[in-house]
Amino acid sequence: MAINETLLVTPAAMTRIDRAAVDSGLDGFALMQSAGAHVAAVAVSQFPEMRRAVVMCGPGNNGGDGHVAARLLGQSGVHVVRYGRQPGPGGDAARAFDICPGPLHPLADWQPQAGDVIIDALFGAGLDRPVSQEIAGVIERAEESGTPVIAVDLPSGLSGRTGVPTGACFTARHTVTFAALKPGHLLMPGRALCGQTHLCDIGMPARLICSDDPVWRNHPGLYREALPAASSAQHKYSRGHLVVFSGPLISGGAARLSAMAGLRSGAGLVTLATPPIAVLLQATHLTAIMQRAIKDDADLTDWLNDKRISSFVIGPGFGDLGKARSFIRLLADTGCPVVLDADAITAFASCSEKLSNLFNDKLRLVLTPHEGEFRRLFPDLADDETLSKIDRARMAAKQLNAVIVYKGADTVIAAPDGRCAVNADAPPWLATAGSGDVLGGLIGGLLAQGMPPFEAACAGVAQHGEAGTRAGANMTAEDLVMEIGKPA
Ligand SMILES: NC(=O)C1=CN([C@@H]2O[C@H](COP(=O)(O)OP(=O)(O)OC[C@H]3O[C@@H](n4cnc5c(N)ncnc54)[C@H](O)[C@@H]3O)[C@@H](O)[C@H]2O)[C@@H](O)CC1
Ligand SMILES: Nc1ncnc2c1ncn2[C@@H]1O[C@H](COP(=O)(O)OP(=O)(O)O)[C@@H](O)[C@H]1O
Ligand SMILES: [K+]
Repeated sequence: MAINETLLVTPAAMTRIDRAAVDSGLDGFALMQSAGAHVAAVAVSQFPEMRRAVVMCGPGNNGGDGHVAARLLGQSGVHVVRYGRQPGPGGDAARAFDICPGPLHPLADWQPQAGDVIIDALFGAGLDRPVSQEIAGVIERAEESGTPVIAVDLPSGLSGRTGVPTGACFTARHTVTFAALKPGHLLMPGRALCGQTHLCDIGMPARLICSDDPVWRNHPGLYREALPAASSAQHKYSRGHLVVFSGPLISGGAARLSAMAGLRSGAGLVTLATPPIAVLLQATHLTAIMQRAIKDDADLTDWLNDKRISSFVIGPGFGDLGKARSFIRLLADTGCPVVLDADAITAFASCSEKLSNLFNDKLRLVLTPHEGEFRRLFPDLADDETLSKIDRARMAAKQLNAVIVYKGADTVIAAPDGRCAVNADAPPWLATAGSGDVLGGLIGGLLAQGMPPFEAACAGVAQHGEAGTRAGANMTAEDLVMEIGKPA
């Protein structure tokens, strides 16, 4: 018996898991009993002031969970009213319906009353189309009346695969789900629509909670073994040398943030490659970070003969898109890992194929686009509404032979071989100017220390979020960078 806290299971895979459980001799009805009991427990513990449990039941097993919860709440003295549709004969849901006393009213009859708490057991993993007008009307009434909603498995109307509603959708205060989270519990806006998600053990055996195409919640197990280890035999060059490219006079701050993040991530040395006109200005701001004046391709080519350089970050505040493209071509020839952020991503807007030709050897390219930058590079993927953010990141990763860090409140990290993680633990105040520059430098610093790209990206995104949590609300990117590398 178990839950899997790190695996994300699509609704289709969860249906297969449910079937495998029953095929292997488990009692599906017992699982449903346990699911319904968890829902009832959340209802009484979270809403002790509840006057009426309004249990809305759909025609499938999600509705079955609702009938179980209704029966148990009734037994514990809660006033229960049930609405919805009777399940078809024969299955577990029909059995749950049969043993639940009391009438089942048509859904449209519900009129909100003070003290109502809705238990939304209309659709869960089985949702495959927009909800009906009748249900949309009930959702609207719930919203207008401010009636709190506890969703069973998923708020009805939300796709568990994409995290995007298929039409009208409940906004839940709590969501009670079973065995493993679905992508829709973490991807936006799904995560917000779920409210607080409770992952409950209903007795599904651990061996069955698996997937042949796994997507993970970002967690240390994905990168812990690849983290750089401190050793007394090290010298600064063996800890890695990160190079960050600075923009012109007016926009040098972004590169400084990246450089500082790289240094604080543990890289032995960080050099800012600066246009000659900006060297003096940068020098007034830098102490531990070194500088090298780089005017053009010739300067860069000459410097790249230094084999002690380990990784590059280019893009934050870089400005000149043409120059970015020609520098990136030169960086590609070094065989070193490269992080492209901001202007270096925009430089390949609608010509991403030029990028894929440059880095088609081993995996050593990391891109860190936010929503807008992703769209600039991959307009077709961004516009395809059948795809989830996970699908988009994975397809982009394959196209470019790169690790894609598709940023946001639900950052998705994808590798070309299909490895994929969703980071949902970063605080919202990371949405501040310069925070992305810090992330780029942090990943670049981990790459300089020899971490493989997917692991470096997962670790960088996690450490970025942890640093943000330590820095606290209203932090600036300067505060954020100073939290990197501190103990958790
Ligand atoms: N089978 C099991 O072992 C367990 C299943 N559980 C519950 O079972 C749920 C999945 O059950 P089901 O596969 O029966 O699926 P649902 O109960 O989510 O949906 C039932 C059916 O509704 C129809 N439908 C989908 N979208 C619709 C729409 N917009 N309008 C009208 N009809 C629509 C579909 O044909 C679908 O098969 C989970 O979400 C979970 O709550 C839990 O009881 C735990 C154990
Ligand atoms: N609501 C949010 N919750 C958590 N993290 C967020 C949220 N919004 C943005 N972020 C994170 O903040 C960073 C912002 O990066 P970016 O958009 O490139 O900003 P900038 O260019 O100003 O540095 C990214 O790491 C992103 O994942
Ligand atoms: K539901």
